[in-house]
Amino acid sequence: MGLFLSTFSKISLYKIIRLATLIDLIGSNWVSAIRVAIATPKFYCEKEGALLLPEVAFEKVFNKIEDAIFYRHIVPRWLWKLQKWLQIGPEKSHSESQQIIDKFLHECISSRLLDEEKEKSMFNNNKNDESNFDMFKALVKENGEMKQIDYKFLRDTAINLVVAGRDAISATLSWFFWLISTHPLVEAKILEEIQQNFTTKQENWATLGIKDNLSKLVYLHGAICEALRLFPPVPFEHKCAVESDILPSGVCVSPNTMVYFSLYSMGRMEQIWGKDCLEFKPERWISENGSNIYVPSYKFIAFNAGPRSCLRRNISFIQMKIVTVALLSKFQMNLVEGHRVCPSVSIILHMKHGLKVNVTKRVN
Ligand code: HEM
Repeated sequence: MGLFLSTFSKISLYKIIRLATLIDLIGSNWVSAIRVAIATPKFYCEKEGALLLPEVAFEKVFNKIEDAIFYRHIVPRWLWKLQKWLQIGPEKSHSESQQIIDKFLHECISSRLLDEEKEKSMFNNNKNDESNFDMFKALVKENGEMKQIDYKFLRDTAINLVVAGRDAISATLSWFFWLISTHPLVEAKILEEIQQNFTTKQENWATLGIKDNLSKLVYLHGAICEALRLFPPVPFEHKCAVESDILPSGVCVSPNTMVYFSLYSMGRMEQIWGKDCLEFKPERWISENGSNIYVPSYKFIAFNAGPRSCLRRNISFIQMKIVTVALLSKFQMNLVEGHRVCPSVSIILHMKHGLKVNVTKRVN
């Protein structure tokens, strides 16, 4: 990643982060989920450059799907259903993109099923190697015998994980880096905290006892929460009432009513966050004794709340902290003058034009 950064001095930070999180994922255990979806061996075993290929190719395909899903939120249901039936407009490109992804996943899953069969016959069904366990194997185990595996179930699980995990972290980190670049005092405090807790120059994160050290980064945690509060990557959501219900506000909701709520607005409401709700203040998340304040998910809604909340909340924080420590401790990022930063209109709160920065090596 260092090479990548120093080779280009003016690049989109979004792209660095996408690459950084991806490379990081490849090295950690929870990549098993992603392996099911995007990683035949050639993707995760080869050197960094190879990782970019499926990413770039899929960027466009996923963007089309995102556009179509957003469109479904703003037009009446009958209209997009009709367009889907006629195969016109955004629904047409949605179906085409879906087919590309299906084909790709079909190849990945088939090759994994073959590998599993080979492994099974080699080890005569007796091998119980925990170190080699991944999401695919977990699903196989859950479903019993390999032959009973439902391809559609594997495909849908894979696509669910890819879509859920693909952009949230990189979008959050883009806003985060923009916020700290425009708040130099916050950046200085984060750097100080990193320097106090990561004295080693060692670069192998796996051997650093990273989790313990990361949990000491209280101020960084607060800053990331602030970025998520002000720029939640999932900016709005909807729920549908199964039965009639009454909202806490007293509003009656009848069955099948779609209720939209804006996570973006909730993060900026004075009645929830106080008078300084529009300010970027990591201190908000730190108690008097210096630890992080617990804020209930129904208030800090970026990961949603209740039974359908994000399954990867904790690991996402770890990832975002690792990327921040890796980037900030080595590189100084200055915003490119005149570059316009604004959100895109989408189901994910991307930066419309990305975040352009000048990257220079940090002199300690
Ligand atoms: C900053 C990072 C992230 C944020 C803010 C975030 C936010 C959310 C939100 C708001 C939901 C609820 C969506 C809905 O109800 O429609 C959700 C669900 C989910 N997220 Fe995340 N997410 C993040 C990262 C990830 C990552 C890295 C993964 C891993 C692949 C992931 C996996 C999931 C899954 C599987 C669900 C569906 C849970 C369910 O429906 O029961 N998320 N996330």
